[in-house]
Amino acid sequence: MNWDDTAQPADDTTGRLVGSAADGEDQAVEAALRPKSLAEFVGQERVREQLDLVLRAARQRGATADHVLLSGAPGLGKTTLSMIIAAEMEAPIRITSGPAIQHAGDLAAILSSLQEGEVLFLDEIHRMSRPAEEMLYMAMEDFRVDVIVGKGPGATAIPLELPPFTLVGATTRAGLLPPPLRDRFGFTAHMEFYEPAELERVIHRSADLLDVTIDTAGAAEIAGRSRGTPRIANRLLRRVRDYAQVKADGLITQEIAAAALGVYEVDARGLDRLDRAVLEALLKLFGGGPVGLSTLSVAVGEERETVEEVAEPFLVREGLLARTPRGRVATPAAWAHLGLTAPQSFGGGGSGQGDLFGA
Ligand SMILES: Nc1ncnc2c1ncn2[C@@H]1O[C@H](COP(=O)(O)OP(=O)(O)OP(=O)(O)O)[C@@H](O)[C@H]1O
Repeated sequence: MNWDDTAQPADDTTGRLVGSAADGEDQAVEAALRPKSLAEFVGQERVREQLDLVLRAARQRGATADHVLLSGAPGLGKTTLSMIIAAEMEAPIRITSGPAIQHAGDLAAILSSLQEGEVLFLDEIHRMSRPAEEMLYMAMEDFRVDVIVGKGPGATAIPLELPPFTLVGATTRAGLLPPPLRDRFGFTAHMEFYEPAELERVIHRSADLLDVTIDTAGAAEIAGRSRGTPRIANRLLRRVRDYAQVKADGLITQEIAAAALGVYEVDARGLDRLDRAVLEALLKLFGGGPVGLSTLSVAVGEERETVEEVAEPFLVREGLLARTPRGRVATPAAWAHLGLTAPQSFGGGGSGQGDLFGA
């Protein structure tokens, strides 16, 4: 394997225990925890089945696999799947990312050094520069690039033949990809958040690899707090392992997992201190809303962007908060989650719901 750059996290949650981007410690242990084959890859049944067909068919034909686009939130296994594609095709893999390719020349250098059949993993493909993107169109379709030599009227395009390769593009924002780029992928897989039962399997598998003893209820407790994301599940497992080692006999049970994650302020539903601060302000200071984002951010003492991009997406996904044209509104589930009773006037609990949640 060949790393071309330092992949940047797709969000700014580094440092949060429930952040979905990889931090330094994650990067160090993730290599050891990555499944090495499709059979080992937990969950994502449909994606696995479809990808299995694509790869088997290519192998039977003795051909290079079609280009693959993987879309989905950080930490769901896109890098892992790209490595699995290379392993299943018995091909080498080169790893780079959109932000690392600022000039078409950067891309030309990578493409021209690929071996036949090699997998090129391009993380955050939506962040590539426009000229590089245009070069990629031709490379994907015709296995050829035009290298421009010189400048101005004297510039000439020298065509360069490329060996057949498989591009695996990954993006957290499939909607941001220009259609001509999207159309050049033979297979597109959308990766979903994982069900708790699937995360339990991820946790048991990682516990085995890390030589940690965990029972079924302990794994279920961690899975429920992992926000549907294997990376977070693995990170929480490591923190719970520390607690079990220092405070108990090393065995992770439901009680140990709950106590450990209580210390780290990750609650039963996977909300951390910031998420709860946003919800608490919304409920206790503003009666459940609607309240504007700026006001809410001032109330929790955080930047507007932090509330909007770091806390809100998960709260919305969990059905605890709604973004409405009149401002942020708590749902009845939010009151229940914080153990509070919605005031009589709160529309979210009764027939006024249509008012608050309506477009
Ligand atoms: N289906 C899975 N089964 C087991 N482990 C998984 C699975 N998916 C992801 N993981 C684990 O989660 C961690 C993060 O996965 P990975 O780096 O592939 O995510 P990603 O989607 O590429 O994230 P990013 O968008 O931040 O690059 C890895 O350690 C990997 O072992």
